[in-house]
Amino acid sequence: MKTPTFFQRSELAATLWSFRREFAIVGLFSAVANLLMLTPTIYMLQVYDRVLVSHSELTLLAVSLICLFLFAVMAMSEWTRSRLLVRTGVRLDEQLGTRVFNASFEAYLDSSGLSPQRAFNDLLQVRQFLTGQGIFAFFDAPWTPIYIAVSFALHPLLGILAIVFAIVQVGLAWFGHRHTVAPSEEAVKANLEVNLFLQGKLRNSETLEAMGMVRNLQQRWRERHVRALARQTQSQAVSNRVTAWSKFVRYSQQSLSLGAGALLVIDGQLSPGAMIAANVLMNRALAPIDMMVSSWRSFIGARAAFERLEKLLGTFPERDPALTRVAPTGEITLRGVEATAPRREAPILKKINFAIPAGTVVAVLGPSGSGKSTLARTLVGIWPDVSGEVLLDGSPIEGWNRLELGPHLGYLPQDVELFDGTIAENIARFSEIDSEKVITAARITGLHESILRFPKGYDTPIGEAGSVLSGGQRQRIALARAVYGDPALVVLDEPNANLDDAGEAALMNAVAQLKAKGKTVFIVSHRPGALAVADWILALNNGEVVANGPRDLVTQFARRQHMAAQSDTGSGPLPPQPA
Ligand SMILES: Nc1ncnc2c1ncn2[C@@H]1O[C@H](COP(=O)(O)OP(=O)(O)OP(=O)(O)O)[C@@H](O)[C@H]1O
Repeated sequence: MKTPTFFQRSELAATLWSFRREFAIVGLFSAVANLLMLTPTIYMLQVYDRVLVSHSELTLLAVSLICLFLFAVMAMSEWTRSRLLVRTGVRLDEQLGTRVFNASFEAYLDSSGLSPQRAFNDLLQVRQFLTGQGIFAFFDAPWTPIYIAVSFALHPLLGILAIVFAIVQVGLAWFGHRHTVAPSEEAVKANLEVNLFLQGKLRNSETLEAMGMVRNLQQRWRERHVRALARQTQSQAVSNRVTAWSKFVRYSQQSLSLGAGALLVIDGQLSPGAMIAANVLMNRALAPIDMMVSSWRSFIGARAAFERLEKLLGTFPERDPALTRVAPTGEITLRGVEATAPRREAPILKKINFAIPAGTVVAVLGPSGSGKSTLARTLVGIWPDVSGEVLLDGSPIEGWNRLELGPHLGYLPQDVELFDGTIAENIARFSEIDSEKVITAARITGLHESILRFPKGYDTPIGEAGSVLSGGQRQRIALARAVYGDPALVVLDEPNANLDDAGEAALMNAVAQLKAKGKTVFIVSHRPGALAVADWILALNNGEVVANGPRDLVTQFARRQHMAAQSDTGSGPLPPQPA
């Protein structure tokens, strides 16, 4: 079967198309259920116009039994289609959940303005719509013309009346759509903004409390909250108005159709049975439209969510899982690398070139704001806007499958982030725990003994973001996580910021051990200790490389420069010295 154009437009649409069989079966059961909804009409016609006229109890019994049987089939069909849709929803979630997770994670890294928190809500909204009551309205809607045609068959006046009411209902739905779509979209956006604002601030609640900043932030929260509330109220008001009108139309239609039927009976153009049957039929004919009006909001929400998800998945396509490579050795080459950031004119890193053989320990030096952290993130391939080439063992780092590359990389960011779980889980990067590797990593970083002093040792839960640990402990666990499994390339961004002397010694020991194992280590640091273990020095200033070479050569050169400068200008601070 040829795929319709709509389903070719995106990965998400194509995934929905893959469920066509399920939806076709749902359509089939809907057809059966809808067809059988004519049962009460036909039953009434039989009772009023046949049984009551003939006074035949046997006929009554027969039609009643047939009617009951058909009702049972109808109920079964409805139940089956609901069940099928629930299962389809679960499968849809299974197919898309991981994709959405990965794409939203990449979106977050990329700071592309796509809100990753929203992605799961969007998926939920699409799933709930496709597998909930809303979708039934779409399956049942095509039956409206059939019911109207039957009304016509009973009497043209009844048919015309049904058409008039259907038009009024559709008009209401259209009005509702026109007037609710924009405010409800804005309300959702504004609500999300409030939630993000709160989440961000609650994370820093201690700072807020300590410095009495709560009241100031309260004011900002209020402004956002009031804006969100206004949008919500606006969209709710239109929606309530539409619902009220819709109710009015529905009740009017029920009574007027009976009244019109009665008029036709008085005129002798219709039997009393047909009058009652037509009334029931017309209610049935307009029910899907009624349902569409009431589920319009969720349809609009689901459609917007669908489009957002399409954009997210389109921007971050699935990476090729078949790209298996041999493990890297840790040789790093940068050619003409420039790193930029949105809303920033000058690049943060400017035309960086260097080549570091595997097994080298590189100390990255430079004043604050010179681009050291940006370089660290560029090296591990997570800086979003990079031009030029960052090559790991000669291959562009962005070409690697991240899942595959992950175990070969160790990264300790400046702001250490641990996750809710045990110490062992955090060190093992939440992969399957290899106790031996966990202990090795902990020993390298000098953590093993102190971990054993915790009541549950390696199984101690560290709390949300490592809240039960001290700053130094957090940093050392993050260091152990970075060296877990002996990765080929380890990038440590200010690893000694929170360490005492013992911690610093453990860190240098860890770097020395990695070096002994032939691993490449970049260590961004302000402290001279890093120079002691380094083979190579890379100094940055204002995003440019100002020194790049073997440690001893660079330090000698720096010392000579410093001495020359001193003889010109008097005393000044010493350059970093090897310990
Ligand atoms: N996401 C970003 N968007 C815009 N500019 C950024 C971003 N991240 C960093 N910068 C800018 O890039 C420059 C270099 O920052 P970077 O954090 O790399 O410096 P650093 O040398 O590591 O500083 P420090 O030693 O203080 O950590 C700074 O001027 C900073 O303002």
